[in-house]
Amino acid sequence: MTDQSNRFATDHPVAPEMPILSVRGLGVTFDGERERPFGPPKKIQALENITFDLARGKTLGLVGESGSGKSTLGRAILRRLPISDGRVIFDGKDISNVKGEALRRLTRDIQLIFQDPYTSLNPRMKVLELIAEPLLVHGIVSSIEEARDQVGELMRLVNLPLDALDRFPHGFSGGQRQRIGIARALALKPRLIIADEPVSALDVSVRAQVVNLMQDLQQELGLTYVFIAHDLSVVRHISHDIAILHRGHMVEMADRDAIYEAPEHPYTKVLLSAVPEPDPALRRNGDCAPAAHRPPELNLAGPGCRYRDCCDKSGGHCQREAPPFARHGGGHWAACWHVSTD
Ligand SMILES: Nc1ncnc2c1ncn2[C@@H]1O[C@H](COP(=O)(O)OP(=O)(O)OP(=O)(O)O)[C@@H](O)[C@H]1O
Repeated sequence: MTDQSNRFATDHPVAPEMPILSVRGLGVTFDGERERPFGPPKKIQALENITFDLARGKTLGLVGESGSGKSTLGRAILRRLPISDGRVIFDGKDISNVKGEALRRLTRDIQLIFQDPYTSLNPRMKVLELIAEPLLVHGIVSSIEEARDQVGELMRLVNLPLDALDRFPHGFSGGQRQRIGIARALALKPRLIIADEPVSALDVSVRAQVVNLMQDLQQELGLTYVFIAHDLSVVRHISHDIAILHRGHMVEMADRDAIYEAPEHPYTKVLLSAVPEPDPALRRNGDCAPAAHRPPELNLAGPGCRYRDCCDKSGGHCQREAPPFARHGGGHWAACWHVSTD
């Protein structure tokens, strides 16, 4: 249960049934390299037609291989990069084009936990300064010393000793540094936290501690997370829902158990089985191939679904080109023509 007596608890239970985050038809395009001098830059479609809802107090796990668009989606929600198509609705407000004061306010409500606790903390700042900085920047305190009590409370929340406040980050282990990063992210009482691979730079032995801490904080403060990860076991542990990204497309989204126990999309099945095929003759050659084995251009012959190479639903012969992201039942969504829709 959310402890509303805690002063870092989320204090906006406006309409609990309304998703805190709704993303509709989101697209993000980057300018790539120019094909010829002075020519127009090549367009990189990093995300296309991403749609989902995230309920308050829940965790959405975002999974996908390298380059699938996970961080881009996180940054688009944080409004740190321009959106090419679609909308992002946070707490009922369309934030797709926010600027100025509204954007500044948004940076309080949505915070980021970084992947690498070694590079994300300024080595010249003491822990007190690191955690108090956002409070100072947003005018919540007028000096670092004024923030000492609040920062002390944050240290308690992340299970770090108070005497850590006057030390520099290099004196801490990776797990402790990530706790400092989490305390800094909590300082402004955010309602949504984007955690971009928050444990992948840590020793396997401390990953579970940090993930468990994040779960405890979710309970205590009523936080909502978007949790980005490669590691499928970590995502399974922390997420309520899981979305699978592949080459900028969301191919499947469902609650955790449905994704792991009854995946629908061919690519999700490949990702979950993830057993490398040593024999090149037997390797899949299209979009189902793991990134390391995939040729730069797809070499599936003829028109048809780009996942047909690993699909058992149509005997591998689906001729329809663009599979829709459609509801299949019980909140299970999949980008495939052959899942049954309701
Ligand atoms: N600033 C940028 N300019 C141009 N292309 C970019 C930019 N940022 C990301 N991309 C491209 O967008 C695609 C998605 O990248 P993104 O970093 O979101 O993937 P990811 O799933 O987070 O990968 P990883 O797991 O390796 O972090 C990639 O093709 C990447 O090269």
